[in-house]
Amino acid sequence: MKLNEALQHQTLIGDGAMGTLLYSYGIDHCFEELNLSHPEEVLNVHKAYVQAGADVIQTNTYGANYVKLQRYGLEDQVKEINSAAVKLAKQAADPETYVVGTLGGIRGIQKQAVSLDEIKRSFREQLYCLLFEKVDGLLLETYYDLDELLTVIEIARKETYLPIIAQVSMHEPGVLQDGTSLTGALKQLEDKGASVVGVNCRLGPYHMIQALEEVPLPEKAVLSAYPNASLPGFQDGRLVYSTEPGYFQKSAQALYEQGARLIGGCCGTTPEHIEAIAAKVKGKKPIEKKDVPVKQPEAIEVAERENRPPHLHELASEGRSIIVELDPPKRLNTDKFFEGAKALQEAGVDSVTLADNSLASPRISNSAMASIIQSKYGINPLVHIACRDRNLVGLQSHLMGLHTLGITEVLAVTGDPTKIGDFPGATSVYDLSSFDLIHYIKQLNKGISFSGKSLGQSTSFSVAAAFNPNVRNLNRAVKRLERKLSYGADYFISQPVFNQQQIIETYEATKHISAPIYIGIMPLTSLRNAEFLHNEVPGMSLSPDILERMENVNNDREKAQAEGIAIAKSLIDTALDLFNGIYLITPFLRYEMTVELTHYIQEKTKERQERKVTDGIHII
Ligand SMILES: Cc1cc2nc3c(=O)[nH]c(=O)nc-3n(C[C@H](O)[C@H](O)[C@H](O)COP(=O)(O)OP(=O)(O)OC[C@H]3O[C@@H](n4cnc5c(N)ncnc54)[C@H](O)[C@@H]3O)c2cc1C
Ligand code: MET
Ligand SMILES: [Zn+2]
Repeated sequence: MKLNEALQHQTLIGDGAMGTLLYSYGIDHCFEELNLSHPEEVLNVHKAYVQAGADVIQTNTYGANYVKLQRYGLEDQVKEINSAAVKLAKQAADPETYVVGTLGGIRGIQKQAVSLDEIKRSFREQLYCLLFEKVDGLLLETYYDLDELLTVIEIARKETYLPIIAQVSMHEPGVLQDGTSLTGALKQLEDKGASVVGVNCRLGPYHMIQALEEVPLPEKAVLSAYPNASLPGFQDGRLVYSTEPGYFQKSAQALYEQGARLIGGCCGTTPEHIEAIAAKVKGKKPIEKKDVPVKQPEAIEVAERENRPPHLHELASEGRSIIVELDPPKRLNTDKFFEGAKALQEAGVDSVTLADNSLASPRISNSAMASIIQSKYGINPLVHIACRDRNLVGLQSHLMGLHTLGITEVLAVTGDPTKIGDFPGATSVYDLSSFDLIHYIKQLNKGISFSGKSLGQSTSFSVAAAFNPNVRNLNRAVKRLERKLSYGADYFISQPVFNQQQIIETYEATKHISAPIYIGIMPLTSLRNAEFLHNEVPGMSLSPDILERMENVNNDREKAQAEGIAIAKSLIDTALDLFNGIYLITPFLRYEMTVELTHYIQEKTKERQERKVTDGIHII
């Protein structure tokens, strides 16, 4: 009987974990490579599961794809590893055992880390190897990213009529990380052509049963569940799972009652777990009717924005907008910073932006300073958020904190690496890149956490992204900008630009983009400052002409500052014709410089408006 047919009449038992079982024997490297170097170990695991009563066993190929094998330098052995895996599983199988070829998900929470194109290539290669060895079906498991799973099912369905078992993994019971409900996700998998749809890994039986309680029986496909043995514990530096086959057996009965027809185990499970569930549900006639309580989707409160200033992307879309960076101090004396913030507010800037430990050097927390200047001076602060210093937990918590403080303007950057900062030995976290951070902040705007859970309320962040025109290949930087836009960026803020021609080129290269760009202008303070920026700050370059002008006023602080302002003004003259948004960067808390430039921009803008009106009258 074919696998599909068998699933119409009876409950089948899947196998349990391969990876964690091998790990518990002390094996701690690429598990899939063992198909070649230690085939007997893999064979014994398969045999133990068959002996325990598994009807469906899976090849040891969870990570046997180009992308994952590359991490071990084994990417050229995809074919050998997969083909050996199928042979080993078949060798262990009884005549009535089904051997399914496993293809594991690649993406975790980061979408940006591996592109769908790379995933497609890698998946196809592994798929062909498994199909060539004549498996009885395919098991696509541990997919956190629904887009990824839908993409690969489409590929597999074009290549084979064999049963496809498609399983997602959830961080939170009942929802995927993008907030799609489990029911909605399984329906999409079914519609794409999966024969069995279900869940595996990450959660133990308790949460998996809870999640399946809300899932109706699929119309065409059947349900599967491969829970972990338990939630993982952490002991002596290792992940451990509870080993209570009796509890797992009881859970298998509950999964069966929720309509699962293929029940196996994922991480932490052993042949004892499989033996226990086989004793309870193997061969049982599947349930054909299931009542699912009608659940109203939780209403998400929309964040209140009454009496709030317009978002910066709105301002710059409509007309002139000036934002000024004033970075929190590196030392604890804050007087000058607050004086600067007050002066900038009085000068009429639309926002004061606060960097997040730029150049990877610690400063007073920008959210603390932003909150103070907001409440004390009525400033609309823009908080930069670097992915370098906070992991996923810290980032989400930070953003929830900013929302609670009423701070809605943020700039999402990957962040300068720690190697260049005060603590070269510190880790750069980079759980996310700026792309993913933009995406997840926009997810918070829908009231959904990074892991897909409802937050009960939506945030209302306006998300800026960084744009660096100071590169050799401007078109590549523009491509990055377009990708940031596709991840949800509302507008862009550029690195400071130091020559007029570059401002024009930047405009020409970006004029097709509808999102506003705030063009960066930073007044220079001295020759040393200019040389430092030119030679030491990644990506920044000053024109020879500007370096020469600063050299001419070297050793005179006043003159140098005046020359810095004059240079900035001439750059502003060019920028005003081409960009609505101007982003001034205050050097060394010398706010009098950016206040002066703010007034200059305001005057010039006014002159231009008046000229426009006059010109208009002439035309009429
Ligand atoms: C307006 C603005 C504000 C900033 N504020 C901060 C801050 O508060 N804190 C801080 O630490 N840093 C800050 N930075 C610096 C920023 O993190 C780095 O300049 C970074 O390299 C570019 O921005 P990103 O982080 O969005 O990088 P992303 O565009 O996300 O790029 C990530 C990495 O990819 C690489 N990369 C970037 N561009 C290219 C390219 N064209 N081709 C190939 N590879 C590329 C680089 O290695 C980069 O680090 C800011 C930059 C700007 C423009
Ligand atoms: C990381 S989920 C588990 C993958 C695979 N089925 C294994 O048990 O090794
Ligand atoms: Zn698992």
